[in-house]
Amino acid sequence: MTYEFIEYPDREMLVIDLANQLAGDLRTALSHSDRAVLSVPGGTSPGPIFDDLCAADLDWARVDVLLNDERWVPEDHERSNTALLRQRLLVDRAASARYLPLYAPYPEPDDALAELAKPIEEELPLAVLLLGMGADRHTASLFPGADQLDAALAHDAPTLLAMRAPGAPEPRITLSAPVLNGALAKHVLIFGAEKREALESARGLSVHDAPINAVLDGAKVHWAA
Ligand SMILES: O=C(O)[C@H](O)[C@@H](O)[C@H](O)[C@H](O)COP(=O)(O)O
Repeated sequence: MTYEFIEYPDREMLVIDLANQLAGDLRTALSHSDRAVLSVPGGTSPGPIFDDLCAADLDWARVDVLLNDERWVPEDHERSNTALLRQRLLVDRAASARYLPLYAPYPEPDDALAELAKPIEEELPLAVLLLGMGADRHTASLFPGADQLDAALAHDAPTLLAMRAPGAPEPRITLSAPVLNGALAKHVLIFGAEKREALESARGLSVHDAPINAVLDGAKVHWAA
């Protein structure tokens, strides 16, 4: 497993540079095919990247945007990743992108898997993937100890899985490891000393203890303190 680790002098530099790289990757993908899929994390880290990326000069009408994972809460909930995307990525020039939802108003994510997977499967593979990582070394909703982790890591995993984990306060829905790994360009965004240490020490751990290991090969990891 090899990945490139890029260290930036500060978060602001990282944000500018990474947003540029994502826009460049999207332009490259659009020069080779009619449409390109961009998949992004929720959580607290990517907001500033979205603020820059949404203004990128590219043909957003040919871009499909989706989340790597979603917490099973309605869009008006403060923990909704969809709400974050609508507020900070699907605005400005990027407002003309097509959004592929990872939430539908069913009581449990399990009820919505087939319905939500269908339009995504029509557009795969992912062209550009941005991943986040938790200090517990989860990425997307591939959490250590999650009930469907093995199923999500399998080479023949379905596109989407429902996931419940001790480290996650609500049920989740997530893209599987093979779908994430199918991305043509893969970036990981991490901030702070704790996550850097978590990533470095993941090397000696199994994929069950460090699910991030399942998606690191060929990735560019972007880090700032
Ligand atoms: O919905 C989510 O929580 C995510 O998509 C998740 O995988 C996230 O990327 C990490 O938990 C890091 O989150 P922070 O950026 O908030 O630390």
